[in-house]
Amino acid sequence: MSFFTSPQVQVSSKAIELLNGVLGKENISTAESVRDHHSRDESSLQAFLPDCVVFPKDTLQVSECMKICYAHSLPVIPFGTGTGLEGGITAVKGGVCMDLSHMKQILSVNQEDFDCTVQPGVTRMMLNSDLRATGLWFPVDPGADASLCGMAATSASGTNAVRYGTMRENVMNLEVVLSNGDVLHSAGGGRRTRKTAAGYNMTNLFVGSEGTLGVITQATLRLYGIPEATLSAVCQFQSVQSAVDATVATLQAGIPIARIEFLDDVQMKACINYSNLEGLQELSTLFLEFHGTDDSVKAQADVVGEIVQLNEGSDFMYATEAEDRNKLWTARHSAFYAASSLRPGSRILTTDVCVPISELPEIITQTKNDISKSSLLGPIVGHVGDGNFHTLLLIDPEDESERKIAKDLANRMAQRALAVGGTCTGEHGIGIGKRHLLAEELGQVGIQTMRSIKEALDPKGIMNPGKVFL
Ligand SMILES: Cc1cc2c(cc1C)N(C[C@H](O)[C@H](O)[C@H](O)COP(=O)(O)OP(=O)(O)OC[C@H]1O[C@@H](n3cnc4c(N)ncnc43)[C@H](O)[C@@H]1O)c1[nH]c(=O)[nH]c(=O)c1N2
Ligand SMILES: CC(C)C(=O)C(=O)O
Ligand SMILES: [Mn+2]
Repeated sequence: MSFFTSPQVQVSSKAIELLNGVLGKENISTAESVRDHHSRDESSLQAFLPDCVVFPKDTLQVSECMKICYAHSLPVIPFGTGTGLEGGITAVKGGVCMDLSHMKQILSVNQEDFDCTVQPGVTRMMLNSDLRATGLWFPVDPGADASLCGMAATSASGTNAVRYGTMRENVMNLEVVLSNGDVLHSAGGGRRTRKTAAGYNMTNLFVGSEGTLGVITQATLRLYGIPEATLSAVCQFQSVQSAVDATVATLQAGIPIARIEFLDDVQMKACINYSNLEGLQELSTLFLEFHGTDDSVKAQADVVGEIVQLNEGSDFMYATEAEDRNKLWTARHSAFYAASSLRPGSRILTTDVCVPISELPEIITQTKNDISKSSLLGPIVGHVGDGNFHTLLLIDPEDESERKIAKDLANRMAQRALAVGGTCTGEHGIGIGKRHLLAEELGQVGIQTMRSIKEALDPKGIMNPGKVFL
């Protein structure tokens, strides 16, 4: 992997001195190792070094830093935990990487109202471990232990979204420091209602904004009761089509399934070896989970079991004990790393299309055929309950021809999704690699409207430049 230093902007010693004044010398770094750590996310995309990394400790410091960067026209790249998959934190124009990990307070938990407010350094696992004693949890689950504000910034979802929604449905209010240092509360200061009709939905403007409109310094989130009973199960199929047909039939039957995840035969091969899954074969597979009372989870599982039988699937293998459930879901969450282990030394180009669920069987089958005609290995894994799936295209990062084959596959997949009313990204965002697809997906008026919003909120174009827009 090659590295680039700032191609356009250099942070002057004067600006560094001013940032030092706000943060103290120990909370700003120009060290190569620190800049290197902040130059790339978990994707296979090119790394770009920021000129310096700052570690503010509160909203006031974020605001003071933004005022300096605004005055000096310096790019600012907000950084959560760096688990993104679309190059969102790479400093393509150099500038200041703002690492928010020192702001890690859970500011409030309102048990009676089922909500909480967190700072940007709080990760989803930190929150859920803190909440355990209250009987509440935050269900949005991208697998990686991402920061909750980073998850808001990318509009993340994951395995539980089919039942509990994505970040879009679960963020109630955001505190955002704008490019000029002003502090905005997207739903008004202190507001935490389940619904509002008060003007424009500014909260959802920032959900999915990928650091291009401001720095999220607080998020107020919806919480849920930990279900009384949880039942997980696995079943296997002889074809992709029958596994996905069973998924669509389950959703159409209105079962309130909590998780329904598809893994194709190639992904299963990877997971069986990587996570030691015994008793499972290299076949199209569904991992399922039901939430409710003891009786209701059994009733749901019975109905889905019948649907699976009708689609020629295997009997359910149940995971009832917490230890077995953890093993199953850890294997699912490790799918990305399991895939990579199929080809040591490879990196992954990840795709993320999402389509109306009735279109899912056709597009997954077409995609699988397309991959098998190429020279690449590309396991498929997906949140099929949302119509969302990923191909994990394994490439040699030094081989440009392989990268091109993978990009072409990804583009064809996106074109197929767009043609049937789908999107190029269900959950990972646009970052740098999908900007051309965004323009196509939204059309000219759509992209121009987005640009107008960007220009109004970030007139100097300093917020995470080079992302989202071409
Ligand atoms: C193994 C594995 C598996 C998955 C995933 C990753 C990995 C490594 N992901 C992707 C990833 O976890 C997800 O994009 C997170 O929401 C990113 O959160 P970070 O805190 O790491 O943001 P990160 O630091 O990576 O930043 C991502 C983007 O958000 C911006 N940003 C971060 N914090 C911000 C803040 N406070 N204010 C403003 N902008 C900010 C950044 O500038 C950047 O553009 C995922 N995702 C998903 O939705 N579903 C999934 O199933 C998975 N699965
Ligand atoms: C493939 C990874 C990145 C993912 O989103 C998932 O496991 O769902
Ligand atoms: Mn995913």
